[in-house]
Amino acid sequence: MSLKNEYLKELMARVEKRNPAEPEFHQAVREVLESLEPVVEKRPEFVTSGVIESLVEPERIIKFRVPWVDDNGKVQVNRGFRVQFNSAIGPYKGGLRFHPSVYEGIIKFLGFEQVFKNSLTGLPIGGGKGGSDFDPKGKSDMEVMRFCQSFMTELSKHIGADTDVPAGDIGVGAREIGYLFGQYKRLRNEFTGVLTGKGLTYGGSLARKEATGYGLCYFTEEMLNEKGKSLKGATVVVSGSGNVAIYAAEKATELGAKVVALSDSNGYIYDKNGIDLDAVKQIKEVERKRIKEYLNYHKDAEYHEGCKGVWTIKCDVALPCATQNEIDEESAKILVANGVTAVGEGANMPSTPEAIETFISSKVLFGPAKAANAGGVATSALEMSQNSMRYSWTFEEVDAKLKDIMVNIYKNASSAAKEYGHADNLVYGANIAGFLKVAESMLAHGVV
Ligand SMILES: NC(=O)C1=CN([C@@H]2O[C@H](COP(=O)(O)OP(=O)(O)OC[C@H]3O[C@@H](n4cnc5c(N)ncnc54)[C@H](OP(=O)(O)O)[C@@H]3O)[C@@H](O)[C@H]2O)C=CC1
Ligand SMILES: O=C(O)CCC(=O)C(=O)O
Repeated sequence: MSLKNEYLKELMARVEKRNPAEPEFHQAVREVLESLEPVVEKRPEFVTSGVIESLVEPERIIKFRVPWVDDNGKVQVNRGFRVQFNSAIGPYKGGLRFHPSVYEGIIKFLGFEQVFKNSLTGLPIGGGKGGSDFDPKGKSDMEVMRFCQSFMTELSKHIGADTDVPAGDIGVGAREIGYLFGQYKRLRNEFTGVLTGKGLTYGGSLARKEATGYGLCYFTEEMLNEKGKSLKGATVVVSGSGNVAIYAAEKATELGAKVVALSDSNGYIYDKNGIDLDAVKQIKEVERKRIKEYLNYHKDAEYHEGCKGVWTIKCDVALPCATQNEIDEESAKILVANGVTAVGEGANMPSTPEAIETFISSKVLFGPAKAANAGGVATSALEMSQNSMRYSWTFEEVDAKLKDIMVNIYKNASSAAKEYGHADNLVYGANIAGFLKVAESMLAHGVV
């Protein structure tokens, strides 16, 4: 697909020129601008007011040096980022990613996606994202702690419970959030809900750990149910074996599906009997080892090197939960040829534009990331509410709210798609529904 509207086409060219060598950011912006074509026809004031032009420019980008000392006494220097993308509907909210591939373009694409996702949740949260090119893999707990303390020493100057509330993402889980929170509290001498995904003993919310994966399954189930289908009895392939993947696999199994595969960046496992999640949690959450260790628990399972091969496994439902652009056109075609009926994106932007086109033109039900994986950030917003109230809801209460939110996101995206002439295309629906709330707020605020 290419942009037809002259204004949007020119804006896209400007975004590419102003943000050179940031292909992931260009990809995320292009998809949203394409979805906005039917909106600007009906609502030209979003163009004349400069709202769309402002929306593609982050409000603020913070970039900083993160020096720390490794276990050998050697000084290491990483780079830290926080992109405060849009605060029209609430404080900046979004995760921190620690992965060697992180650079400004990755954080910008993630921050941009977060603006629309957070709007879709219906909760008052703006969009932001941050991270570092630090690789927690292979580092000792003490090295991770020293890195987190140095990272937070700078980040603490820019965040706050009513300003910007970071959380986890790739490479940032319970351990990292604990160290980051500890350092913030020490520097500022205040105990506030400045981060989410916190441990349950110090202000975390029940069900936040499970929320992205569970929410993905609630969304996918709703999308399937609308077409008379269900996860019950379905064969499911999940990529990744981190936070999102593990809890997506858990909820899909609870809903009656058989999850037969998981992966990591080295390779994938296939277990025709259904994945044993207790073994996976032990390997990944406790021992922090590679997914191939699964064979030590189940000798009859298979392990294959290379993560892309996971998409060659025949399945009814595919849940990509690892990273951006992990499903390309070739993998999408294989999934379609093998009879996939639904794809729910747990990771951020896991399908390339060509893969999305393949799914949509083949009438595969397609749940785009900013709608399908919004359960994590939605539950983070519920953690913020609980922190403000100095109160905690039960697991069941949070889970019920999460489910409601995911069903509503599906309904809103689906009805926006229909209203703007793209019925059943949830890419359009999610982008448009997410955009409208932010854009109306920006209009109301004037030129700021
Ligand atoms: N955590 C959350 O609440 C949310 C996360 N997301 C998105 O979900 C995805 C997964 O995040 P999360 O589960 O939290 O992260 P984790 O760090 O817990 O797990 C990431 C998983 O993806 C794999 N992976 C990461 N990078 C690559 C890569 N370049 N190629 C292949 N595999 C890779 C990892 O394998 P390995 O260990 O080998 O690196 C690991 O299995 C990300 O796209 C994230 O942005 C979206 C919404 C909320
Ligand atoms: O919980 C959060 O604030 C962030 C979740 C996140 O990073 C995401 O939705 O991609």
